[in-house]
This record gives sequence, C-alpha cells and structure tokens, in this order.
Amino acid sequence: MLAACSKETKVPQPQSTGHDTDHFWLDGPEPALAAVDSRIEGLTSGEADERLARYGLNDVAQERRRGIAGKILRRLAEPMVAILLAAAAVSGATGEWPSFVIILAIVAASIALDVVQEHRAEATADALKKSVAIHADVLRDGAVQRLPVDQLVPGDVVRLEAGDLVPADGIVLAANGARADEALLTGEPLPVDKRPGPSGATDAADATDALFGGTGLVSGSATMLVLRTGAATRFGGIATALQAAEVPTAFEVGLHRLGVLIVRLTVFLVLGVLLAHLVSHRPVVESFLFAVALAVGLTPELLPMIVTVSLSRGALRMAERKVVVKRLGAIHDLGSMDVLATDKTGTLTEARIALTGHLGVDGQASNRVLMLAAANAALGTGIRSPLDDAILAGDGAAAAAGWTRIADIPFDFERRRVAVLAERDGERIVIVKGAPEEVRVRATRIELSDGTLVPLDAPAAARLEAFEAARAAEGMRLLAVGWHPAAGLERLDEAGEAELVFAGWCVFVDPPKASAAAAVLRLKAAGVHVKVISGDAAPVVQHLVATLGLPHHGLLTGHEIEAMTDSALAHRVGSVDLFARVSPDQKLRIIRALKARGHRVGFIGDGINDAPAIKAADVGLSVEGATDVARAAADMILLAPDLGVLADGIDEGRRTYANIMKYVRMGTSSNFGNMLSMAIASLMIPFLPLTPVQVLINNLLYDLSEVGIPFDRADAQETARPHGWDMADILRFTLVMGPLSSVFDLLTFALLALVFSAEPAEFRTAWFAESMTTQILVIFVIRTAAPAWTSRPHRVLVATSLGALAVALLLALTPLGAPFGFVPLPPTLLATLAALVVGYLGLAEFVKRWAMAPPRRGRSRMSRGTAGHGG
Ligand SMILES: Nc1ncnc2c1ncn2[C@@H]1O[C@H](COP(=O)(O)OP(=O)(O)OP(=O)(O)O)[C@@H](O)[C@H]1O
Ligand SMILES: [Mg+2]
Repeated sequence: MLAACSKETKVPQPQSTGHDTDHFWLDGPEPALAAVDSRIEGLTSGEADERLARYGLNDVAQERRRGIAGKILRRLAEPMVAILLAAAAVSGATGEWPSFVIILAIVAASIALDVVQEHRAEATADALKKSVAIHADVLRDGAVQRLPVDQLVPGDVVRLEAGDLVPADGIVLAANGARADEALLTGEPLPVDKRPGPSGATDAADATDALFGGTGLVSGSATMLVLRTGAATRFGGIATALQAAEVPTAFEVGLHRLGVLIVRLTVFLVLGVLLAHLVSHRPVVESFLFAVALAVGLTPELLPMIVTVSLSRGALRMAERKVVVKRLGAIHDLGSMDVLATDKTGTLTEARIALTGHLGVDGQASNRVLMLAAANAALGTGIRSPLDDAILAGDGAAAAAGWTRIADIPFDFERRRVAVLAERDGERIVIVKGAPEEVRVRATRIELSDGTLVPLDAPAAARLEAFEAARAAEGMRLLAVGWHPAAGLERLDEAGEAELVFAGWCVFVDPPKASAAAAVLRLKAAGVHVKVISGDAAPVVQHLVATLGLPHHGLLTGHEIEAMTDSALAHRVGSVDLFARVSPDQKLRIIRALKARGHRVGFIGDGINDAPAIKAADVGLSVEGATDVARAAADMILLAPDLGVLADGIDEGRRTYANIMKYVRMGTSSNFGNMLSMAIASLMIPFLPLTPVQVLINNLLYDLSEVGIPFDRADAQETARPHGWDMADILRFTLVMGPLSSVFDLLTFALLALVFSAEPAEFRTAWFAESMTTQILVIFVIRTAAPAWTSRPHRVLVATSLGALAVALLLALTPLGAPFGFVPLPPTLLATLAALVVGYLGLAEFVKRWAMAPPRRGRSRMSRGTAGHGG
C-alpha cells in the first residue's frame, strides 16, 4: 500500500516522458525498486516478457526509419513530382488522356523504382548493423544473462563494467570506483563519479546516482536498476550512441550542391522555353507539358537512390570481407581517407599477451613481485586488462591466494595504474601496479632480494630507469609493482599511493602480428599513410614498428604533447608517425590536429581510451571484441582485427565513389546535353522535337538503363588513390563532353530537317531513336577512363542498359510505338542514324581522354596534405 502510494506521489510513472521534471533518481534505491516492482535480484523472465510487451523494445532507432508508406509520401511531396501531378491534372482537364496516363505511370514507376531500391538497401544495412548489436549483463531469474540491449525493460537489474555502454536510464544500486563519461549529456569532458543515492540533485548533470542511456562507464563497475527504456530515456539512449552522428561529408555536400545547381538551371531553362513558346504563340497546354517534360528529363532524380544503393551494395560487399558498416556515408570517408591512425595492441600485435618474467630490482626472478602483482591483478575491480589476465594465467593465481580486498582504486588511462588495499594473515598493505614511471615517482624506497629496504636515491632511480629502457627497447612491455604497509587503513585514495616501496617489474610479450606489415604496405600503396598512437611506452612502440619493418618517422610522447598548443600540435602531426604514452584526451587531440591539416583521418582502436578518438575521426573504426563504448563510437566494425581487411574496405569505398561519379557524369554531360539541345531545337523548328509524352518515355527508359550502375566494377586506376569531391573535375568533364553531344544533336536536327525534310512524326521518331541510343550507350564509354574495350562492365549494368535500349528501339521502330506517335522510318534515314550513333560514340571515346582522368584526379588537396611525409 505504501509502495503504491509513493508510486503515485513521489516516483514518476515508468516511461513518463516529461523530461524536465523527470527526476527519476530522487528517491534512492529502495523506493525506486518498489516503484518499478522489482528486486535486487532482478526480474523473472515472465515479468520481463510481460513488460517488453507493455513498454516495447529498448530502442528508438526503429521509429526513425520511415516505413514504405512514409517514403512514398515523402516523394509525393517533392516539387518535381508535384509539378508532374499538376501536369497530369492539366492533361486530364484538357482531354489529353494519353499524356495523363503516361505522366501518372511515370510518377508511379519512378517512385516505385526509387522506394523499392532504397528500402531494400536500408533493410540490408540494418540487418548488418544488428549483427554488431550491443549486449548487456542482466539479472533474470536470479542469474546473469547476456541479452541484446533492446530486450531491457524497466525493473531490470544490470551489471556494468568499465567499457560498457549504459543501456537505458536508471539509478545506481551499487558501485565501485564507477565513473561515467557523460559528455554526450552535459558536455563535461571529464568522467563523473557514480555511486548509490539519493544524491538529492535537481539537475541531471549533478545526479551522481543516476545513469543515462547512451553514456559510457569508463572505469570501475556498477549495478544499475533500469527505470526508463527506449523513447522514454533522456536522449533516445542507446540509439543516439549507436547512430554515429550523420554529419554530411565533403562528398555529400558537393553532391548536394551539384543537385541544387542542376535544379536551378532546369528551372531557368524550362521557364525560358515556356516563355519563348508562349511569345511565339505556340499552343499553351502543349508548351506547358513540353516544358514540364524537359524539367523531368533534366532533374537528376535518381541521384539519391543511386547513392543509397551504391552505398548499401558497398556495405554488403564489405560485410563479405568482414567489415560491418554502421554509418553508410562512412564508406565514402573510408575511400577518401589518406591517414589511418591505429592503436597498437590487437591491430599491430596479436593481442596474445604473456607474462615472461617477474623481476626484483636486481633484475632476477622474484616470487614476491609475482605475489604482489597477482594480488593486485586479482583484487582490482573495473576494467579487466589482458595484462591482468596474463599475470593470473600461470603461477599467478596461486600466488594471489589468501589475499582479500579492503578497497581499491581501479585502473584508468589517465592514472595508468591500479591500487588495492589488501590483507592476508593480518598483514594489511597497499599494492600499486602500473606504468613504471607512475610507480617510480611514488616510491621512496626499494626492496632488495633479501627483503631489506633501502632509500630510492637518484643513482638507484637512474639504474631502474635504465633497466626499464633496456627491456622496452627489446619490445617487452613492463608493469612496475610497489607497496607499503597500511595497518589500520580502511579506505584508499590517491594519498594512499605515496611513499611506496619499489618491488620490481612484471615483463610481458605480445607478439607482432605477421600480417600487419603486409597490410600497412598495402595501405601505403593505396595512398593511405599509417600512424601509430599508443598508450604504451615509446621504446616498446618503436621496437614494434621496427620489427614489423613499417615505415616510420618521428615520435611524439604524451608528455611533449601536453606542453603543446593545438596549433603547435597541428604543425607537428603531419611529419610524425609514432605517438607513445598518450592519454585518451591526447589521442583525440592528435586526430583533431590531423583533421585540421586537411587530412581525411581514420582511427582504429578497441579500448575505452580509444572511444573519443574513434568518434572524432572521419572514419571511426573498431573491432568485434572491443569494449562497447569503442564499438558504439565507431562507424565501422572489423569482424576480423586485421588491417588487410581494411585495405579491401578502402577499395570498396573508392568503388562506390567511382560508380556515383559515373552517374554524375552521365547526368551532367549526355542527359543534360540532350535536353538542352531539345530546348534549343524546339525554338528553331516550327514543331516540338518530341511530344511531351515522348520526352517522358525517353526519360523513364534512360533512368531504367542506369539502375545497374551501382553494381558496376571500377577500374584499378580509379581506386588506386584516395579521392575527394572535386568540382573542377566534374566541370571539365561537362565542358568537354556536353558540347560534343550538342554538336551531334544539332547535326542530327539539321540532317533531319534539311536533308530528309522529315515530317514532325518522322522527325520525332528518328530523334527519339537516336537520342536514346547515344544516351544509353555512352555509359560504356565514360564508365572508364581507359579505352572502353579494355574494361569489362558488370553484367547487371549491361542488362539494364541493353534492356532499356531494346524497349526504346521496339517502341520507336516497330508498330508497338504507334500509340505514342512513332512512325516507320525509311531505311536510308535509319542507316544515317546508325552512322551518327557510331560516329558519336567513337568521338566520345576519343575525346574522353581530355575530359577524364589525368592520373592525379582529385589528388590536389591530398597531395598537399601529405607533403610532410616526403613520399
Ligand atoms: N591492468 C593494468 N594495471 C596497471 N597498469 C596498466 C594496466 N593496464 C595498462 N596499464 C598501464 O597503462 C598503459 C596504457 O594502457 P594500454 O597500453 O592498454 O594503452 P593503449 O593506448 O590502449 O595501448 P595500445 O596502443 O597498446 O592498445 C600501459 O602501457 C600500462 O603501463
Ligand atoms: Mg589499446
């Protein structure tokens, strides 16, 4: 009764969405558990099923995707379609029934083509994304189960560890050293402490007992009670984190600008034609319909579909090569990437870390060091590092026996150490294990092999440092171990890490990954420069790249970076390939500096410390086994942690770019030229060069012919270098190929009018046949910069192109076309047309060498950016 009462008054209803007043954390654990009718041991699966049905999936992304109906509606609202529908209405009202029917058919067909393709493409992309879904450890039926986060319901009790993504909104039931990165929510870059409440906070930013979906736990561990899921969470929770923000890339912006430019030109041209026709007293309705048809022909209406389909086909092919694409646009970014920054462990090494030694300060094996390190590794909470696993793998587990934890300060990447307050047989000590320099600066004494303690003076410190440097130069990773007596100490804070006794080191090896060297060379050959950004010590990083035989140049440490301004850093990053001992924040700064220098930057990493840099990079990459926060921040996930796979992915990215450019080239040259010639001709000859219906059919068949473009392959030459959006490139192409096509068009018009004195119907039939043939076939010329016959088009493209052409010719040259106003043509005229087509294609093939592809296409910006590498 009491619980029910407090549910009404104090604790808000589950799933209430009144964001500003929704202070769900105010009551603390007990009342909150009561309010959602849950227990510390979690829900039963029966309860969970029932709640899932009531509250829905813990996922708001699905609502964002439009259904088929939404997609159709959106297209009906487009201006182009609206004009067409108006045109249909005018035709209907004036009794032009064939136009009416055909316009409607064209609207229906183009929308269907577009929607079906795009919907299928998105469905594929979504299915792929699901395969890298994030899971959470949930207490159900009293046991921990690993469930996809969308299955969570209010009342669930979830175990979180450092590196996990907070799966929904809720409160902390228990915590140890838990800190969350809430930058997404508050803009606060530093992680905030989380502990059970009530905190009494009136503002979400101060609610230390609340956890918000989509943020990440970056250290320690916590048990949370889920209170709000899905759309009821503060900011769409998990979905926000998973949908890497879709900021348009330079390529997308360029494409959009081009689209807008063409639309403007279209409006201008069409209004001009209409006006001219009206001034010269041509029939009003016919002129209007002709102008509309021209507008339809000029609009690159298939562009969005071609882009989506190209990208999603790219995503599919990348999935075959074990790369899952979360953000489709990232495929372009991957293709245009010219610098790839990578962390060390797992991408350049095997990530099979083994403990090879536990040494005292004299450099001899020491069981005491193993015992201290193992106790620290076993008792530390928070991130389980592979180094800890390696310590506990062999004799370590036994060495740690008997020790119990009193308190600890978990690992984090800024501190680079773990401290535990531990006790065994009445002896209570603090053990600190971490990066050697972190332990050394906190030590005042050293422990000799016979157990005596002597002061750590300057010569002794220098000897320790020299030993560390020697091991690191052999590629060994070192952790130092220190301790001090702590009788009576109950709690541990950073003050408790001072006055240590330096005991010795644990030595680890992590074999270099044999395949990495070849992969880096492949990337280099593809114009992508690799840089290593590691939290590990400089000599270790240098030894590794030397072993792998990687090209490398220059080194910056976190220490040096700390002293640099952002602009000083930007000045240096271009010429430095190795970065060592860097903090997560510095990884981010390095990526930003590279971007500021005009590079397209990819970053691949797997740790909590990598997540900010992954998010900041143009292409954020992570691997399947990475921590949740890293995977959530990434645009793409490699299922096999292998840089070679990435080289394949880059190929894919460049290919989709190449295919989209094929469409753009077709649109800006042949199609645009055709429509332009027709507009001009319509003013020079006393009748319309094509009836409005014929223009529309022409356009529909042309669109159909291009549906195969996303399937096409790209020449090796096109995928050899990173590409950027290059307007000058497109302009040059248009200015060469456009006039060529216009010259042929006008030649055709002149022949038809003057030599053959063609009747209007004959003229139109001939022009329709010729323009369809040239327009469609020219794709085989301009799809490659190489001689057309040396590059084989994909069979789907061949099928769509030749299929559309066959239909066009059937209509124009057989009685089937009679209803559309087509008439039989005399053989001499047909022969002349055939000669014109052959002549045009031949000339196009010849002229394209100026219009396309000198070898350094699209490289001007990039080559400037990488000049610092000297090669
Ligand atoms: N479990 C641990 N206990 C104590 N210290 C640790 C532990 N794990 C890591 N460290 C220290 O923190 C440093 C940074 O961690 P780590 O090497 O994982 O960073 P990173 O940037 O991810 O490196 P990499 O490039 O190899 O992936 C380590 O070099 C080590 O000195
Ligand atoms: Mg790492």
